[in-house]
Amino acid sequence: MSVTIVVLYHSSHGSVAAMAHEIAESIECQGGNALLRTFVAREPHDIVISKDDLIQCDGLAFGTPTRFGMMASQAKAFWETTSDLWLKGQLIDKPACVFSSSSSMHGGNEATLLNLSLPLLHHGMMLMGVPYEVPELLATQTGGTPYGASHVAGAQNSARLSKDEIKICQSVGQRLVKITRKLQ
Ligand SMILES: Cc1cc2nc3c(=O)[nH]c(=O)nc-3n(C[C@H](O)[C@H](O)[C@H](O)COP(=O)(O)O)c2cc1C
Repeated sequence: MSVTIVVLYHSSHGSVAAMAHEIAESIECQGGNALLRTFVAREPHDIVISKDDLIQCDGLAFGTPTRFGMMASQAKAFWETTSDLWLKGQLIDKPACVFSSSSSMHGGNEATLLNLSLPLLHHGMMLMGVPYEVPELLATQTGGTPYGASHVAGAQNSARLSKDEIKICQSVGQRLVKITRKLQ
């Protein structure tokens, strides 16, 4: 069964974009259709999210950098335009997950994952974390949490995604497709 998952993200230095691409690739590997979307056009290939994208998708992965322990303002500004969708309940029961990148290990990425979850819960989406059956969740020395995939980019934003962080991103994409199919 064909499922369409929107992978919606903001990224200034490339870390969250790299996570979004890992998640999108794993969705496609499972036979799903991944739509990469951003909040603002920063790169020539960026496609900016529309409310129709959200209404028509079967599931959502949503990520931004950690900004003082919260989501990036670009994402907050977008969600504040979605009251009409909320009034009509147009996102209710769609499965969703969140992901984030931070400079430092304990710099608030878990708080940001919870913060990213809030608008999705208000919209009635079905929030998915990362279960501990994903072995990399226990093994990781950097990012990866039960609340969602994460990455620790370092003070200069120079750290690439670790093998464990990549596996956790991939598990998120795979599980989104699996659960979305079950719900259809
Ligand atoms: C305004 C601002 C606030 C930030 N706040 C935090 C923070 O609270 N904790 C942290 O570890 N990193 C913080 N950072 C660093 C970003 O989270 C980090 O650069 C992130 O990995 C960038 O993701 P990107 O490469 O996708 O842009 C902040 C950066 C900016 C610009």
